[in-house]
Amino acid sequence: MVRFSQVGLRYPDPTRGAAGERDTLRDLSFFLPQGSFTWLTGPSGAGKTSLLRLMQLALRPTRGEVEVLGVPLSRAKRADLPKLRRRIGAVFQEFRLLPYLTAFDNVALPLRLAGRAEASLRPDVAEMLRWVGLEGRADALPQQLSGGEQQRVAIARAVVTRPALLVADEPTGNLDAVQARRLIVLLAEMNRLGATVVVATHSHELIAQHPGHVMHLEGGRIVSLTPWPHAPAGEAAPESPDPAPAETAWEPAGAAGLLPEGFALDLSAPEPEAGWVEEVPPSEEAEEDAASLPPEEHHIPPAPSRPAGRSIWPSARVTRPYPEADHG
Ligand SMILES: Nc1ncnc2c1ncn2[C@@H]1O[C@H](COP(=O)(O)OP(=O)(O)OP(=O)(O)O)[C@@H](O)[C@H]1O
Repeated sequence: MVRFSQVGLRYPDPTRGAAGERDTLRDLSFFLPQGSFTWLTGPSGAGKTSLLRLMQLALRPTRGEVEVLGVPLSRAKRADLPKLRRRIGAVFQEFRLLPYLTAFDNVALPLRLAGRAEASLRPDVAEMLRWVGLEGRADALPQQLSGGEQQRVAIARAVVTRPALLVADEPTGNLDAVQARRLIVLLAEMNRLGATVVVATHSHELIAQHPGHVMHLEGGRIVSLTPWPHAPAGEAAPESPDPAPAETAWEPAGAAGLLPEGFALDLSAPEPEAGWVEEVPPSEEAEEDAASLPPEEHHIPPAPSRPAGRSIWPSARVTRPYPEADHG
């Protein structure tokens, strides 16, 4: 789960000093239960990436408390952060692939850093590459891949660790409609089996493909956190969206379309270390903000219960991927 309590973020301004600094995020208070799916929307510069970086523990808040996967950041020892970060998968707009490693090795990296045996990680990595449609490009270096292909490698790398929390910043930005659809199915499957998923997007089309909650940011503040689809007060939410159109419906490659048995989310186990996490800068002094509004607590209901320990991949053609989604 993720809990923010009166969180503010102010980036230092090395060119103008304290006088030039301003709050990027203000008074964010919300709670996302484990297993929830949240879309993060808002105009450019609203603070979506900054919010995701706080959730990823790549930044510390200037004020307030960030609690991720049950750990309040203010009380976590610096030495404990890498372990916590291992349970968080992140896909950012810049892919951060290592240029001298092949697609396969980039995806395998977090598993190798965690000490996974080569024989056990290879099937998982190969299957992830197959899932994102890159089974034939395993030996390619990032520079030999298109932007969309690099993005898919980054997605595979974020997901192969089976994170309990997955944050993605415009993850479909370089993907065509079919690949975008496959990614949403992937995120939905991870979410269905227990991962908390938060995805920043400008695409209403994408949001329409998978129900969740929509957190809308403007000017660094939460303007709304609402169930999707939106329903006027007092009216029932409309039915879930129709299945994907035929041309974008996902069908797993290969006979069964399954990842290896055992490739299931284990939300309690320590996860492999992600090798691309950033340093967390030292916390800055909290400052009083006289202009700030009273904090508003945003809360979304828990996700529906789900079976534990099953393979994360659907065993058959997905014609109606989100049958048990809760629109309430
Ligand atoms: N490292 C940084 N140092 C200083 N200011 C920053 C830094 N990163 C972001 N900002 C500022 O914080 C504000 C919010 O940026 P952020 O990238 O979080 O917005 P966003 O909603 O993700 O935008 P977009 O949709 O364009 O990606 C912007 O005004 C940006 O200039």
